[in-house]
Amino acid sequence: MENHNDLSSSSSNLMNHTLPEEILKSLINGDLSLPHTRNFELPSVIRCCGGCEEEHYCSKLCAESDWESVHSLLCTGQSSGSSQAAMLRFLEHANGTNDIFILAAKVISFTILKYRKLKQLHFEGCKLLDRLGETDESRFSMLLEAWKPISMGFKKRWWDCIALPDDAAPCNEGSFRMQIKDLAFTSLQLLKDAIFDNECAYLFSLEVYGHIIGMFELNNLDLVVASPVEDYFIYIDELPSPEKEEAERLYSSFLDALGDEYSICCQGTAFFPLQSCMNHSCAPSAKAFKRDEDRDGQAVIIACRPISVGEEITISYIDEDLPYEERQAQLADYGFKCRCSKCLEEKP
Ligand SMILES: C[S@@+](CC[C@H](N)C(=O)[O-])C[C@H]1O[C@@H](n2cnc3c(N)ncnc32)[C@H](O)[C@@H]1O
Repeated sequence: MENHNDLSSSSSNLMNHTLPEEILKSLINGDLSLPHTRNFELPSVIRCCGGCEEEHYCSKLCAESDWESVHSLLCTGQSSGSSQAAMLRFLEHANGTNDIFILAAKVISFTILKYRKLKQLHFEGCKLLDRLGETDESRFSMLLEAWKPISMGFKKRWWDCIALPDDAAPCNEGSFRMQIKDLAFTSLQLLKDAIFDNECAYLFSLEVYGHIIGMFELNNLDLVVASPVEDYFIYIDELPSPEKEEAERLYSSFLDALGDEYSICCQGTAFFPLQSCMNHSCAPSAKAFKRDEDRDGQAVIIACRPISVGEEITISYIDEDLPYEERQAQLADYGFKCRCSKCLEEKP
């Protein structure tokens, strides 16, 4: 922590220094490297196997697994399983309005691909005659099975649960919610043009789409990954003298050019069926983490104090050390007034 503060105060005084372009080029092509960077080698970046420019992965395994489970229907590359032009129109609309639609499309794609896999497994090796046994009922039960991991998040429609913007008058709430519903309708039409599947038509109803987006509105978990650049400067700061001073001398102009940007973390949004559904408390009993060692896409819940048998496990959605009024203001964005024990105690 101390290292972090040292670095941020030194850099903030030296903002807006720029590096000559030829130095930047030398850094990118490897002709020039900063001291000790051999300890911070970046993993190679794997590109989407469908040929699109949007998705990049840390390993071939991740790329293949995403392709099989989600991306093959949403890819805009040559090997895509959808109409490329229609998918581009969907993405353009989502990027211009709300990228939560892209998450919803991933959920739908995941469910369709899972359904197709279940169906294939079910009928694998069957003779043509046996396939006549494929009924609407059996197809529906396979669709339900494919939908299972998401069903946990099926709670409220997006336009019913989204918080009213600060600058909106309460008397305009009805028209605000109607606008949000119309936006979701437009997005759904564009998605249907790109990946509609008649056997999975249920997934393309506005009711289901609204609930999927509502799930991300209510149950999303922010993921924050510390800046690897910051790690590098912290590493240098902890070197013994005179190595530290020598490295600092060599990198000082680079740090000045980066300014405060050296510590910008990587942020994302995720839905974990268990962690995302936990209630909030300003005196939480646990914290949700995505640790370096959790490489399998999982997040963990770690107790931050002893928890009694039968006691609810809670996490904090905000900085729980803020004063009461500020906590309430931040939680209003989540659409609720906190009723945790700490808030009930501190309520004026
Ligand atoms: C992420 S959900 C968690 C709730 C539920 N367990 C679930 O699975 O969806 C967040 C919603 O739970 C309710 N909630 C969570 N913590 C709360 C608290 N401390 N006080 C009041 N409502 C709370 C609010 O309605 C909030 O919009």
